[in-house]
Amino acid sequence: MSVRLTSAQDYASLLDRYDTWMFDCDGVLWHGDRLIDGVVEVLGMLRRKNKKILFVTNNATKSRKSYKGKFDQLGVEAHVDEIYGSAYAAAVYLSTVIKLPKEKKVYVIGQAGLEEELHEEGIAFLGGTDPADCTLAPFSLSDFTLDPDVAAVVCGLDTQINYTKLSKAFQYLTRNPECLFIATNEDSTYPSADGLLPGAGSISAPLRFALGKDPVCTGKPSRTMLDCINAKVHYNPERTIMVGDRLNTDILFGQGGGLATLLVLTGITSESDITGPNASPIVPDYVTNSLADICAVTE
Ligand SMILES: C[C@H](OP(=O)(O)O)C(=O)O
Ligand SMILES: [Mg+2]
Repeated sequence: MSVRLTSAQDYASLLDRYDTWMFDCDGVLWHGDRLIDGVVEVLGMLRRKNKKILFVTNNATKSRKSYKGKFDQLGVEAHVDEIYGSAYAAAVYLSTVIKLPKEKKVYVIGQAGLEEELHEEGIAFLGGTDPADCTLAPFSLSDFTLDPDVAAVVCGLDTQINYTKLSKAFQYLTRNPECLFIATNEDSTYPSADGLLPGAGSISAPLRFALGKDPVCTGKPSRTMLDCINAKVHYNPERTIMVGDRLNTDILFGQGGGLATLLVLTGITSESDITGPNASPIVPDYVTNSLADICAVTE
């Protein structure tokens, strides 16, 4: 059963109890480029209380560095080494877990952030934002030459998804049985500033259906994302809380890492998802309406 936080005392005891605060981004800090009210104040208070702050996002459209630019633009203090995105997790997974040989390449369905993280890890790639693949022209196999060095397909949110990209990825994944199928994240939807949109999981879904197999997911709730954090940051899981808006990514991620979990209702999850006859079996430790509620605590 979740504890529903309501009073200043509730929030004060949460602040006393946890030293490290991991924040999901979309739906918790912002919707698209629109900051959620109270976020700057709460993060400022946590920093004044010397809490360790990490940002853990499944959004693979930006690299850690370009996320730092977004934080700066929105006036939110953040440092690159506090930011962990699913593009970074996918690139690190390929470089340090798979140990992709230097001569091998990745076919990308995704945007600049994913390409930047692959580049940072020294991984060659094709597809992605290449104009030749960002086309609505008919795809013809007779015009396609398979690159024999492609050893993995990585699929993230791609707002320029098209039949050419899906067809090329499908060729790499069917003609080479060794080719890895990796998804940065499988969020079904994405909470933009103006409402819900299809998420990365809805971009890889056509490939899952056509191939009849699921990708390895490197974003939340997978352990890979936590392994990336654990490799860089020292924290005590027992005094760490994961704050998220999506039950099957953020809350499962926190639970998988032995962290406490706080669900906020400013993003994907609504009251009816956690109460009543159809309540989800994924039960966060704490629930509150918005991150801003923590402002109730007087310093
Ligand atoms: C992709 C995005 O990621 P988040 O920042 O919420 O993990 C989402 O909500 O779908
Ligand atoms: Mg979210």
